[in-house]
Amino acid sequence: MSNILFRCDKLTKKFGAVTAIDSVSFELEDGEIRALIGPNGAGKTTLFNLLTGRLDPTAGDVYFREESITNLSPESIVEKGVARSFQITNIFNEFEVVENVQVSLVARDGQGWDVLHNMSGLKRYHDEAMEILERVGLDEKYNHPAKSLSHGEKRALELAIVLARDPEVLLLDEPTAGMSQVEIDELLELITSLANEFTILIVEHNMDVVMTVAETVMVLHNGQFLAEGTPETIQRDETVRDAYLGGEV
Ligand SMILES: Nc1ncnc2c1ncn2[C@@H]1O[C@H](COP(=O)(O)OP(=O)(O)OP(=O)(O)O)[C@@H](O)[C@H]1O
Repeated sequence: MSNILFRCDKLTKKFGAVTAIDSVSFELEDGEIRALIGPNGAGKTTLFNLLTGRLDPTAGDVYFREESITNLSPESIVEKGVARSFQITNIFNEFEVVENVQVSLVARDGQGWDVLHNMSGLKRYHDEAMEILERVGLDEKYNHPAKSLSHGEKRALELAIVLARDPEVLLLDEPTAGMSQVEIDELLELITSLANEFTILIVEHNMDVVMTVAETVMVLHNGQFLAEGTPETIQRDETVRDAYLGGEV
């Protein structure tokens, strides 16, 4: 069996006159930890949206395990094993921490979710949800309302929600945005612990984070594929430096 997890073939997305993704082709192999970087407006979020079905491409195709997922719905793509973090926008703030994970487990099992009728149905997912919370270091706060968590803890809860969907690949969209250095260090430890088990594609602006977690780095610029290589190679790459204002990479 091929060990290629994602394959994009001349993927293109236009928004009117703007070509946000311009004929991008790449492959992501099983078990890789790859960072996707690029200056503001390079097309990183658009590419994530194309990989996860939130946007349909103008042209080109996306394959997951060599099966076309072009134009599939986001939920169908999650069911295939592609999970994406959304910068804590998919947390139910009024729910307890553990309930957030339970809801995700209900969705994994393809059961309808209706807050009014299914609250008691969540209980049978309690133990499994607690195991996931332990992995992300939130088990002691299981019965706290999600809204009481710190920003870093919310990002960890979001990862727990994603893990509950039993994914093969994690797409992490700027996971360290807005975090303190202490929170970043904790999250890095968590991501590193997940790296043995999952393929990870991470959009990240913080180059220290990229250097710490990524095995390979892929650079987008003006919607085009600019470079790919080890973090060290990318840091030395003149075209990459030029693409960033002030050569900050
Ligand atoms: N829904 C949209 N409608 C019109 N233009 C869009 C839309 N989404 C993105 N764009 C444009 O596509 C280009 C790529 O945007 P995108 O958000 O993917 O970049 P990015 O690399 O994620 O940027 P950032 O690092 O600032 O988040 C930009 O020029 C942006 O203005």
